[in-house]
Amino acid sequence: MIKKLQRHYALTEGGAKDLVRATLWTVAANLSLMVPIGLLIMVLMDIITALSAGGDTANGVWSSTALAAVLVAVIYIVHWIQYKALYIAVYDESANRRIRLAEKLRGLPLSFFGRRDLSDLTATLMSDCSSLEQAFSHFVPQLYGTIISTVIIAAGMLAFDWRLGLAVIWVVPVAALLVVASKKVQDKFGTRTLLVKREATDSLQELLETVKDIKACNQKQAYLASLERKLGAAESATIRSELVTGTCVTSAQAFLKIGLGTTVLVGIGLLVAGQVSLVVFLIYLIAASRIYDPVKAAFENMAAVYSAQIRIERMRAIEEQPVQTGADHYSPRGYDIVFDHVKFAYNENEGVLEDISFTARQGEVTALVGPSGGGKSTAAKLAARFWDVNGGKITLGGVDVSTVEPEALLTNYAIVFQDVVLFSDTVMENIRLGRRDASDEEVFAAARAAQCDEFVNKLPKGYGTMIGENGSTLSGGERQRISIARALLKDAPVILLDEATASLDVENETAVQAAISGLVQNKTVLIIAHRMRTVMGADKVVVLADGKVVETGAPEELAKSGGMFARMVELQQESAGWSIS
Ligand SMILES: Nc1ncnc2c1ncn2[C@@H]1O[C@H](COP(=O)(O)OP(=O)(O)OP(=O)(O)O)[C@@H](O)[C@H]1O
Repeated sequence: MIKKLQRHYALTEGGAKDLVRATLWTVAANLSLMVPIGLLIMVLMDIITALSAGGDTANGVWSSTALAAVLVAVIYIVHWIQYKALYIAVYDESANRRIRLAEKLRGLPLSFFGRRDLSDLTATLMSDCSSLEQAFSHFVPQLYGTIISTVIIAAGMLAFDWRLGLAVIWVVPVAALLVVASKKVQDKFGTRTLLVKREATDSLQELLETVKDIKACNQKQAYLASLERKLGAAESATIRSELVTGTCVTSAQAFLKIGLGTTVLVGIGLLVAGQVSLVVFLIYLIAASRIYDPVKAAFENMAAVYSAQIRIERMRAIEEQPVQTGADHYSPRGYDIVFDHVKFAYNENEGVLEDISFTARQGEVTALVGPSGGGKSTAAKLAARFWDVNGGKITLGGVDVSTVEPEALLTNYAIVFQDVVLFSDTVMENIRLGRRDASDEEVFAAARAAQCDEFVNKLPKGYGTMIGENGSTLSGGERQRISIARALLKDAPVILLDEATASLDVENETAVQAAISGLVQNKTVLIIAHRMRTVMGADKVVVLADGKVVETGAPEELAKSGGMFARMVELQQESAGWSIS
């Protein structure tokens, strides 16, 4: 059963056990609420016996009062334990669920993130987890607890007097069937609402991220109108979904009221026929007035559980994604990177790399050049196993990179991309990210080599300055230099530089390149650069165009060969003389 619950509700084993425990305590709590009825029966019986025997009806008042006090204490304790079982366990499980999902996301290939919207993933991780937190603290255990306790109470009522029992109970399964039958409709509207709401959230996030560009393109009005449409659609979908759920649930709840009527009718019939006593009839009436309340709440819980199920499906879809696996330890012989007939496509039928073969040797700088969209960045990222190739193989020191666990592989890579990612932390910690155990002195040395020192010292708190979300308070060139310092600090045997110095002015670029040159001794360096002065310093050039290697060789030779590289050099020299007239 634990395994089944785990699968059904995407729980950990501990979470499933806690759910069972919480459900059992909910049963105990519900049953404890019926105990006062038992006490009432006892007191009424005592009074009737005393009246018929002409005795003192006050006899037994003290013992009944003492019993009532004990029962109140028991009810309190049971409810207290139920509360603890529900909430503490649920919040533990919720934290586990978030960590599990985050761990899963860490192991997924980048292709997954290309297919999925990031704000959708954030929503799944945060708001879906919160919704499930609520579902498992309020709805799921209560629902199961109420079903079990209602069955127990119904069995007791049927056993005591099946005719009155039936008169009270028959409405419960019929009303429950109404809610169960409406599941499909509720699911349909619930899923639609979730998707439309996500669309509106995506647009809102996009607006926040691109507000500069929207303003620059004069698209503010158009964008706001589209956002308003999406928010309106989300509102309408929510209202429709609530209406559908509300109609189903309240119809079922209203149907339960008929049970009170049938209890009165059957009870009076049996009373007139002398087949039940007035006390028994009254007790069934009291029970009928109490038993429907938890059932009504259970119907609301059922609707909430259906809605939680939609979110669970989305989480399960993430958890079932195949992760990139491989060996945690590997022993490369040197650090040559070999592309051996590599084929790759981001999307089926849209080949980006077709049969690429070249070698980036250790101790050399290999430059990937070529027209925009030719596949240079893709090739560099494949070398670090950001994706897995579709054909051929890439080896590092003779080891097929697809057989190595990505994080283990990346310990040997220092990577600088053009689109630098910085964290909302101090400059110091952003650089130290390259090597967590680096001393302050080592961080300063890397920063100096990457030409960061001058601008960092002008910041209000120097290296202790917080740099805002993704370094928003720094210029593009400054962000890039921090990223280079990070790579210098990592001092890994393989260095990938994708337009790493593109945002630097000529003076800084020269200085940073000098620092990089000092670092690349005996390392495998793969650079992607459009500036020919950067490329001409490489040992080898690989020209990629339309996903194919069209030329390979030393830059000076290729520059003279009259091919694509020579043409690129020529064009850049011409463009250096251009001016806007
Ligand atoms: N994440 C992605 N998902 C789908 N297609 C992509 C993705 N990244 C790149 N592409 C496509 O793959 C092709 C190669 O892109 P890539 O970035 O490797 O080229 P590039 O040679 O580095 O270009 P540039 O010099 O402009 O940076 C392009 O057609 C691009 O649109």
